Amino acid sequence: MSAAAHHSPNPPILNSFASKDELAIHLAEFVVKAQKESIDKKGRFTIAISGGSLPNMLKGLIPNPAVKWDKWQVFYVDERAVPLDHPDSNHHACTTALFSKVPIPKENIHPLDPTLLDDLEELSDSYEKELIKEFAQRDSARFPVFDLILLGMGPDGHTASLFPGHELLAEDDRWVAYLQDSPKPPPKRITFTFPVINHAARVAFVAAGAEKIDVLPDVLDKPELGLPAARVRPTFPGQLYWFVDDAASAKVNLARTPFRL
Ligand SMILES: O=C(O)[C@H](O)[C@@H](O)[C@H](O)[C@H](O)COP(=O)(O)O
Repeated sequence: MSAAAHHSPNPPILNSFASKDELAIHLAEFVVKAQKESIDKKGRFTIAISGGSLPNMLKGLIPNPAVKWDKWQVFYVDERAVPLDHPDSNHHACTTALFSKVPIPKENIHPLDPTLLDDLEELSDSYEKELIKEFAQRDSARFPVFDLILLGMGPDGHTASLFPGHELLAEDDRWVAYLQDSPKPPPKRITFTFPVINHAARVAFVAAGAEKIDVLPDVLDKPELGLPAARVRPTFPGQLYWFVDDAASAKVNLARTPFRL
């Protein structure tokens, strides 16, 4: 196998569902399968979750006897620099939508350190240290390998808190970075960088609703636009998945995108 081929990522696996409810059912099945494989192999399941509409798309995990919550280690792909009980907090959204309804040990969930909200450099450094604790020492693990990273995608093609044209798109050393000018409010956030996202074993986008109808074909079929979501290309053998609904995929040429599940 040529070197180029060796590093070429697998083609994305895309499934489009008739409704958000049907998408949520299949997404839960996918998460349960990923956690089983990870736990069977390593005795734990490392997952990173995005904010926005994603937390409510995980309702298929409530209740779900197949989920071994005590084996989960949960991080946030990005987080707003607000208190943990603030309505803008992704931790607050995930706790309300999911973690308050399932038996996951509190110590298995890794929110940002709310005592550092006034110093974004410290805040992102401290979150990176949380990752280093979970994924061995930085010198041995160049980048953490999450078992699963769940991403959303904005109508502008952003993902995590990585926005079109932003300098953070070029960050290739730090695991966690910060920004103060997020075009999507609130402005102050921390976020995983592309190396972390692209080293995951599995990355799954969840994109639903008509507001994604124009950006989805651009992200799937026009990599030359360089949209942030199109820069998510997991390093081999990582696999990229798309869970979309028919409203979002109406303009996608599904015959072109090789997909299976
Ligand atoms: O903290 C955030 O704002 C999210 O992580 C963000 O990246 C989200 O995933 C996209 O904006 C899509 O949001 P929707 O799924 O709500 O459209």
